[in-house]
Amino acid sequence: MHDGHAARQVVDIITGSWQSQALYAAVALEIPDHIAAGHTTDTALATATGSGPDGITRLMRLLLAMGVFDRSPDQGYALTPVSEVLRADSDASMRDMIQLYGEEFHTAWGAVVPAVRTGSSGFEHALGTSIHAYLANAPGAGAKFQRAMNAGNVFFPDVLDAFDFARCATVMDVAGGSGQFLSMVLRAHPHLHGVLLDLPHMIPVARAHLDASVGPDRYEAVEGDIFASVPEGADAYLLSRVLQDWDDDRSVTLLSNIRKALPEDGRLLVVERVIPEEGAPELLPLLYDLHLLMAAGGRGRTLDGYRDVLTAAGLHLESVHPLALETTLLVAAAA
Ligand SMILES: C[S@@+](CC[C@H](N)C(=O)[O-])C[C@H]1O[C@@H](n2cnc3c(N)ncnc32)[C@H](O)[C@@H]1O
Repeated sequence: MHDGHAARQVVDIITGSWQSQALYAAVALEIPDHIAAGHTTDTALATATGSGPDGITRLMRLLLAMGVFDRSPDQGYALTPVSEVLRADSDASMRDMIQLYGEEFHTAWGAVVPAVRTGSSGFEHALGTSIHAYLANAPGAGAKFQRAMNAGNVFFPDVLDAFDFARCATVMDVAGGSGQFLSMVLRAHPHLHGVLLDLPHMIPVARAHLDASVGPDRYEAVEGDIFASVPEGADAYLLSRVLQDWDDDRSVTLLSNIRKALPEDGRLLVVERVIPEEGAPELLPLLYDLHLLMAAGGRGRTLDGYRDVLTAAGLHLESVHPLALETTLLVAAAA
């Protein structure tokens, strides 16, 4: 009996990745969009996706059971709340995240054993290039990656409740990616001016988003290397999902550059997942910690781990605020 439970647990763990790949197939074949457009039978979906009807029937049978789609005898397939957020035209579409996780990151996880053995990036083992070089050079990869990051952004609005931007005049988003975080802060606080700093290939992506969401007068987008220097001139610096990509030495270098730019009464807002105490119920920070090893060779940190790199850069961890999706806001000031 006991062994039966253990075997069942193992099978459930093994088949978990099949569920995510089935979801990936649905997105890659644009099934949510086809259903929304009225293709609600296996035959219609097979034609719309250019697939054989047998494969579609079997895929849809699983996805129905997983709650991704619904079906009624007279209307055929319908979307559920899960597949609604997989549509290309949904405001909160998660399809880019599923594509990246089902393609490049799935391949990277294939190198989990050498990555664990060597403590270096699974992506590099599997694809023969660092994720940073890949994003800078592969056509469309940087934008695809950032759209996937945007899909996981549900915790950004919580930052507005946790930190009072009213006392700030200029906010700089360091390695700000596509500018989603910065635009959310600027929209919530019309008195603020924004600066986004990132590598050259991300600047056009950020400009397109910021021009459309807040207009060109409210921000500057600056090309730069966070390991060389960070510009002065802001009283709040944002650093979201950046330390996760770098080891302690590189993290201290970039935090020291922010410290040099930070005014004495300024604040640094770090958004990351914090690895909980052993035995805590949260699994996401632990899953993402290993995923970061697969992706960039990066890492999650415990609260002490974040405190250590901040302290080494001349910063002081002032307060800690839980956000959605087991993410945390760390507010730091000059030590
Ligand atoms: C994981 S993304 C996070 C983006 C954004 N902060 C967010 O939370 O959505 C990491 C960002 O770091 C940027 N980056 C990596 N190396 C950099 C460097 N040396 N200088 C400036 N930006 C860099 C990447 O281009 C990317 O936009």
